[in-house]
Amino acid sequence: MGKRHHDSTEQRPKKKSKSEKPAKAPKDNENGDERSTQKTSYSEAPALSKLPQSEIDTYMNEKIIKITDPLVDAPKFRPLLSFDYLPECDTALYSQLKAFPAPTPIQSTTWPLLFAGRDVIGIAETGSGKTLGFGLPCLKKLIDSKPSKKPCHPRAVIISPTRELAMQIYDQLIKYASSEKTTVTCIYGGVGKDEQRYALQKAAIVVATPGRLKDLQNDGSVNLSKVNYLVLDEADRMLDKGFEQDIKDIIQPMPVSRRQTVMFTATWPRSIQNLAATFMNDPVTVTIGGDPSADPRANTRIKQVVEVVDPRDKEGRLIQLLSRSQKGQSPEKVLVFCLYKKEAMRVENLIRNKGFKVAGIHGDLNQSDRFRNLDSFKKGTATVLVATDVAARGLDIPAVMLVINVTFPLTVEDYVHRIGRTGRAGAEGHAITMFTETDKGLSGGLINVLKAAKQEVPEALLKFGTTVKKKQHDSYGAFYKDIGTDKAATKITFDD
Ligand SMILES: Nc1ncnc2c1ncn2[C@@H]1O[C@H](COP(=O)(O)OP(=O)(O)OP(=O)(O)O)[C@@H](O)[C@H]1O
Repeated sequence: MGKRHHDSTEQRPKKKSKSEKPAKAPKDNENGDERSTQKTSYSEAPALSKLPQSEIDTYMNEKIIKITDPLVDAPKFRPLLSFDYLPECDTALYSQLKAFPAPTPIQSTTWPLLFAGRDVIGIAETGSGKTLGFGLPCLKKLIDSKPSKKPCHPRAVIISPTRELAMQIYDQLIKYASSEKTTVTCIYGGVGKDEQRYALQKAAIVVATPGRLKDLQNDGSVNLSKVNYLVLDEADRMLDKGFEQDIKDIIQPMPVSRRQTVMFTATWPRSIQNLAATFMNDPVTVTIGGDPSADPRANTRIKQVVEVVDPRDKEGRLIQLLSRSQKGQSPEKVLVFCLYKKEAMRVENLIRNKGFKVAGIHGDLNQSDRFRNLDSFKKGTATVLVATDVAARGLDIPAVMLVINVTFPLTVEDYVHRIGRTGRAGAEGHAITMFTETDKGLSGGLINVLKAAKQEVPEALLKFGTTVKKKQHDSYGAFYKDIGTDKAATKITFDD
């Protein structure tokens, strides 16, 4: 797979001119583009430089931070241990940060690199502030550069695998984007195009799902040739087979020499690492919490319980768990994951018939229902949300106390993302997973995730075997592929 991906390297021109080659030691502004200027634009705050090295070392060790830079042996920049060490910025960009005590480790370590214009792969647990990790440098870069005078020529593109996640990223960014240079718009499928076309005329930053962005690019509503900051959020998913070609098509007009490419995720399977490298220019890899090429890592503040069950007992057990969590004046927010759309509908009806306040989200709903149902769960009008893997990644829903997996996902990576909807931003969380004999091919991977997070491994799960299959499933990751039927997982649709 790696070789094939290497061969199919995207946007690099057939004949590389000198300035277009990925430079080992980038020269200052040699081809007059934004990227070169940005490379040298970060200088460390004097107060940060004065800190004793021991303080930096302690931080790096405690947070288990690993930085791999192909251009230098030792990390070049100190992590921003406090917001006070952020580089100067002449707008109110940083004012919203007051809500937080300090940068999270993924923010503190990737920000200097991103301010300096480097390509970065950032890998950190679910709920650890990755959105602001790539978002703040994006905004700063635009504030520091000349605005684009041409209409429909955005400067930054952030690509996300689902519409809800795109919207969430947009919502976060607009809180910080007070400058005219940082107008943001959100582009996704399932809704009309006209408003999106209009917004694209002035947008400096486009947050988008791939399908709709490609559509609007193809019909000339947006021209991406001026984009110099590209983010693939949930990068392993964006580089998965289902999206790979769309991404290649979208970024075709943005030469790798001119754009800064940023990939963030909580899981970084080996299978896509070579492919990722072909999209980037000497990327620095920053990992928080352990080796990225090992098994996927769950957030360690989530208590994970795996129950090996007979498939026929699942629904009874689900209702039992919900009865416990939904009793009293303030029922807990519970996210229930199913694998199939039909299964999700059935389970939602079952829960509703038992009298619980439930909403659903899956690919068969129209977009306004998807947004409305998610919103009612966020607000607590519905305290149970039944979802397919369309809600597995990225969604930051306040106070989800419990995740219940009624059917195990197609990959262990998806499992890590699903349970990551709880225990966010330093909170504790709880996940209960029903595992059946049908899922036994994934027992080895799951056992490793449990062990790495120091969770109990039930005997019944161990009996299914500890071998980790190299390739877990053909359709790696079900989350953007909303699966149609429980019999044959063949009808696959994509968020656009
Ligand atoms: N420095 C910070 N300190 C505390 N909380 C923060 C900080 N930065 C961001 N947050 C909050 O942490 C929560 C999780 O952030 P975010 O959604 O960016 O996580 P993530 O790492 O992208 O998660 P996922 O892997 O699930 O996509 C958000 O509510 C966000 O506002």
